[in-house]
Amino acid sequence: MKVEEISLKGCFLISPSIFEDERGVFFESFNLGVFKKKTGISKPFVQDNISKSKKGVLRGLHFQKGIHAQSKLISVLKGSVLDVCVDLRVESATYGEHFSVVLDDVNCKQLYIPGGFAHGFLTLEENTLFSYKCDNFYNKEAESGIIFNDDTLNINWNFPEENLIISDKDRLLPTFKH
Ligand SMILES: Cc1cn([C@H]2C[C@H](O)[C@@H](COP(=O)(O)OP(=O)(O)O[C@H]3O[C@H](C)C(=O)[C@H](O)[C@H]3O)O2)c(=O)[nH]c1=O
Repeated sequence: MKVEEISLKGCFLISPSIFEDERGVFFESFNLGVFKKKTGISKPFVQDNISKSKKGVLRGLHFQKGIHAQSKLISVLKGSVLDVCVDLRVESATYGEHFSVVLDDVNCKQLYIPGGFAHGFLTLEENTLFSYKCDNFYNKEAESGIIFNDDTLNINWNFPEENLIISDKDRLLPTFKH
């Protein structure tokens, strides 16, 4: 397993060791000992989420506020997504900056995002199965977000906006406030 910290401090791109043979592939999708050793993160995950989406679905940008902030370990079980995280840690040197990466069921890469980030993804294939571990429980009252096409964040989703499938809730998310 290769673990590399990306430009946004505290975020890690994880490339599992994939074992391929005539039957298909095998890889360890999570190993607490390796994860702790390679990231230095020891806070346990407490909730697993799965969403299944059509192609062109954009979920996000979401985050939970304050003590309910969630760190997430993100995987794509089937299909492909453009995954995006935005640094909202006001003390961070990369405050307001974002990172995007394609995660899919071929590269099997995973993205770890610490609390203090907004997160969203765009599905690039039909019936994409998205799975992520969270280190804090869902708290509806603490939910917040930023509109996906915020001018300041200037995220290139590289997908025709008119073809996006977005929830009414996400279409009403506020802009990024410095
Ligand atoms: C997130 C969540 C949602 N729900 C319920 C609330 C709604 O009735 C329903 C759908 O929720 P929502 O539309 O917020 O689902 P997503 O748009 O996939 O939200 C997620 O997608 C972005 C990309 C994320 O990173 C967040 O973890 C999360 O906000 O599931 C729960 O019961 N538990 C949960 O943990």
